[in-house]
Amino acid sequence: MAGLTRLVLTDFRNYQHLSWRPEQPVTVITGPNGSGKTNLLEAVSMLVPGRGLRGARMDELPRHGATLWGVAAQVAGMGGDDALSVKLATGADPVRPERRVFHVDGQVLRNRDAISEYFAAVWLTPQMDRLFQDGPGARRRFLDRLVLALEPGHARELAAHDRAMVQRNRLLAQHGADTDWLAALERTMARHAVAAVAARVDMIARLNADDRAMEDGFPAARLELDCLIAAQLHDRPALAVEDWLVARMAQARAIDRQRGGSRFGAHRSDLRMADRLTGRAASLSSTGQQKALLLGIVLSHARTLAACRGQAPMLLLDEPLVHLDNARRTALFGALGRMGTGVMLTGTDEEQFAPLRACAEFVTPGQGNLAHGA
Ligand SMILES: Nc1ncnc2c1ncn2[C@@H]1O[C@H](COP(=O)(O)OP(=O)(O)OP(=O)(O)O)[C@@H](O)[C@H]1O
Repeated sequence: MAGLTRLVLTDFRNYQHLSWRPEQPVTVITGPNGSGKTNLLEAVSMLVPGRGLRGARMDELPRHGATLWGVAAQVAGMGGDDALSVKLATGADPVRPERRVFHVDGQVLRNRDAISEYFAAVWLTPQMDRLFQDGPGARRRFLDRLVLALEPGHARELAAHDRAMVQRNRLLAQHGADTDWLAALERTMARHAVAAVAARVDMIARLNADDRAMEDGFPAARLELDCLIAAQLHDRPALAVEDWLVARMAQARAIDRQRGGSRFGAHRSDLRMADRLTGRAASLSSTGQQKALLLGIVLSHARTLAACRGQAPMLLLDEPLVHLDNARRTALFGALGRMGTGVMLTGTDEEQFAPLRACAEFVTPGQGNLAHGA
């Protein structure tokens, strides 16, 4: 079972020093606004590649007045317990001031993606309550986070694609741009775009194939990627799609120059979601129905990862009960109990989590086991 048996924070957000030994795989963190509930989840999210639950810059995380931060954890994995830690690198690199360093069992991890072999975590935050009102970017990031938990190399594909796209857009803006250089950038963009979209398509297929989703009594989602590249991948091999994309980008140069952006690429894709049972599109659903669908995806994702890696990711659910009715709350508690993975949930009202009393540890920042300086 993926979960924490110890968490130590040093100068992380509002925590100067915290040493906590969770007593149960499921933890309910309650307390007043601003007490540091989300900060705890964010600290755990730093143990996986990416910018964590708030998408923060690494140099925003030190406690006010401090310059560095660190998160260390003992995690229960398939091969036993591992000591993981992550901290902001000292001797700031002026080119990459945000670098952080991972250690596993006291050894520096040279390949940072390898941290995923030891620990995986997926989160849902209140900001995602607007996922279906906001633009496609937030939905893409949500999907990419699910992909990353299985394919840590996905972040590199996206970064390489975006770098090539920025260079192409800059070059297009110049008068008499070097067309050989443009063609090379378009080829690079196409290679990374096809790889990234294929990984998204693969994750969606896995989530849609989760036939246990309906058993939870919790709404199950049917997902679809609205993306030209994904549609091409349906009928042709990846290399042929790369060639197709290169040709489309070359044709679109004049219009892209006018628009100041790229019409084709991995950034042009949107995640559509509907209730599997009723077929109702998430965009036409109420806020609570959307929240339930998102939680359903997170549960399916945990089962999918458990099937692929032998271990479900840890679930970090920030205010998961907001907008859910009582029946859905009960179904969620039941599903989390059956999941058998580490879960951290937050909320302001302890009573709302009462059904979890028998199986979860209840904590409050600044008190008991979570006393600052503990
Ligand atoms: N770098 C930092 N140094 C010190 N304190 C910080 C830092 N960043 C954030 N904080 C403090 O952390 C607190 C917010 O913590 P957090 O977001 O975890 O609250 P929360 O308990 O989840 O609240 P809510 O119920 O409102 O969501 C605020 O009081 C904020 O001032």
